[in-house]
Amino acid sequence: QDIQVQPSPRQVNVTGKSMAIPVAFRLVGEQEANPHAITLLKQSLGDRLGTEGFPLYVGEKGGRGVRGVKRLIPDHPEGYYLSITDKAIMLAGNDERGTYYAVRTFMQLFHEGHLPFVEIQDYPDVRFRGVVEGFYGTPWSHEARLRQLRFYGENKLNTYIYGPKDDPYHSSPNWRKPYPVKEAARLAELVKVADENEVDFVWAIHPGLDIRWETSDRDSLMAKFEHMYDLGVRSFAVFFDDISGEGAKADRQVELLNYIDDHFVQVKPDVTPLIVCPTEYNKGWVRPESGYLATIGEKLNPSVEVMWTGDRVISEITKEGVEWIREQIKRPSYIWWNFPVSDYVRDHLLLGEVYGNGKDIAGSISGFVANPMEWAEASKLAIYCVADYTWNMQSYDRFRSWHRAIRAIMPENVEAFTVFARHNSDLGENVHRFRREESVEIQPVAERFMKGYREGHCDERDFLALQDEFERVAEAADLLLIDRENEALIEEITPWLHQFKILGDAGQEVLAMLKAGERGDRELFLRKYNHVKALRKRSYELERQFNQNPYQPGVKTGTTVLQPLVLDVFTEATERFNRQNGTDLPLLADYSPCKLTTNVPQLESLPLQVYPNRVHLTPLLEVVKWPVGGYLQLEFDDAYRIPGTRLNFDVKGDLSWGVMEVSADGETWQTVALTRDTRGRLNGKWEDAPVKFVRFTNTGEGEQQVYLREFYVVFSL
Ligand SMILES: CC(=O)N[C@H]1CNC[C@@H](O)[C@@H](O)[C@@H]1O
Repeated sequence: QDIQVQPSPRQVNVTGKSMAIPVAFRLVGEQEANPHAITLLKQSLGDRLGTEGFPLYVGEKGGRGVRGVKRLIPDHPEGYYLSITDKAIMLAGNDERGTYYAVRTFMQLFHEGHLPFVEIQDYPDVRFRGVVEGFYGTPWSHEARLRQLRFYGENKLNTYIYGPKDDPYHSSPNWRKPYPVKEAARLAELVKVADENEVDFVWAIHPGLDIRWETSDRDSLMAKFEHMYDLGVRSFAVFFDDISGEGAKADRQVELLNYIDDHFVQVKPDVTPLIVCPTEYNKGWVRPESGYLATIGEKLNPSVEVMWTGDRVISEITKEGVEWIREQIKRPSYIWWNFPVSDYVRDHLLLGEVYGNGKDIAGSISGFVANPMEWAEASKLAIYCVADYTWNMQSYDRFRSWHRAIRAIMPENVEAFTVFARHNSDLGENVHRFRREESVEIQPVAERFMKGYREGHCDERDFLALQDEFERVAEAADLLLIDRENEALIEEITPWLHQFKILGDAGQEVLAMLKAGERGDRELFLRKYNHVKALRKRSYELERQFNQNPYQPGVKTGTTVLQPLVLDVFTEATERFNRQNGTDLPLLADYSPCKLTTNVPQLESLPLQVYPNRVHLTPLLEVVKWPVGGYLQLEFDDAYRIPGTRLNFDVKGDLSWGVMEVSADGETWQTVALTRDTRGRLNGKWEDAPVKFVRFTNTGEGEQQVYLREFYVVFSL
């Protein structure tokens, strides 16, 4: 029968039919085998496991229980050999974790009261596999982390890196301080549960924002690591990402890292290799003249793992890319994959397939950890697929894995969750220009239908397909809103489910509008028109009410295909109705009164948040390199007064290198006086003649490195 094991095993030989599950198993090897493997066996077999019954051998290579199959066990870290015959069951690990994984696989073979006769030889492609909780935003809760660690145990992920940017004891200002008692106890519990699930709990520190290259700070960091060691942590990381200034110096960083390696990691008997996230952590930021990577490659102890996000901050990982960085750092890179992280598109859920990474990169990387969304349960879709991909790249199938992930996470509502995830996977426009496929199946139907409708004919088959899809959207939202099998997940995505329901209803109603228009049924058309306007208003109200944050507030769903389709059909049908009836029904306002132009590379595709009287630039999480002459300009569709403007680059000292100006025609410019407030933000206003342009320029002598924390302009007629 079709053996379904997650992640997909390397070598599976079905050696016969199957047998009824024995009523009792005689366990052999309990004393020597990995105790977590034994615990797992006992949990799953319960009182069937004893000293009488069908022989079940378990243990590591060299153990008495698995002596006979020594040469069949793959000689790879975490490898295992599993066999089920009518004589005995063998679960043999190449090491302790391998035994644990053999048990994890064994538990997935029970099927309708039977066990298949099968022989499996298996081991992972990538040495370190898992998740780095490394995003900006609300850190995961303690309960969410506990659920994650158990999920990693089920999916053979062996690494969880604790590095939430907004934990003040991981980063500034308290990285030097020990955790308060309550937090310390929680971390100790996480370490314990990680251990039970054969997951390395890696504690990361992010000192670069304010580290001083003196022994006092070095000692503070060592003391903090000792504090974490006392809590049970045996794996450590130092993150130097998203910093500038003193903390970004390669030789200083290397000196500190080698000191930690020599005086902590190498002297403790049971600490795994140190991991570092460099400041130049993607190829787009590498400046050969800085020699940063060369310093890392030549001077950093070879046992230290070096993280890498790929050719850009958010990017697909390619063989060419990992071979390039391997040359620079003189070791395989440890991939920090920035997906499904959404801290730069916080109004979107990223529930789509995991794809785009090479299947031929295993030879040049030592690790692959995914940076997830702040929505822990929703992130499991991608994490499940990453587990499959990093365990066995060659057999990875993006679609099969994604479907299995949905079945694993929402077994009672597979169809509904599939519909929901299908239309919540793209990011929309974003500063990293990273996009994902969305609504793939219905997209060609929508495109063809809209083209036809604009040309004057309405294809009935496509119309019905679209109507059916919007019905499914509405149904899926309601089914998931009442789902009780995974309440933590439903709680996370509820705002998006409400938005999804509105989308489903609006889709059906704009199609009904179209039909009423075609039939000349004015009364029905107006009813549907008013209903869609009401749905639109409810959608805006949801946007203002849920998921409020200073970056991308609100709740977006179906933004790549379904929402534009609703808007297109509404606009076309209303314009037609207005022409036919001499009416002037307003359309749905979706224009923007303001557009951004800039020559600062990192700001080129920065989305704007436009409100009725304010336009915000989306804040950036990373350091922005602002060249001399670099400018950022807002052009409005009309002349406005500027009762207020604010910028915050989070830099010390004054901003003498920059100037804020306004203009009515884009030719002659006037300077706007800026005053610094108590929180270091610069405020200005322009109350003379209305203007169409506002710009900020680096008129100084050199490149500036700033954080674009806040930049907005209030405008009024
Ligand atoms: C190494 C890295 O990507 N660091 C940052 C900055 N880049 C991506 C962001 O979305 C963050 O989540 C992330 O923590």
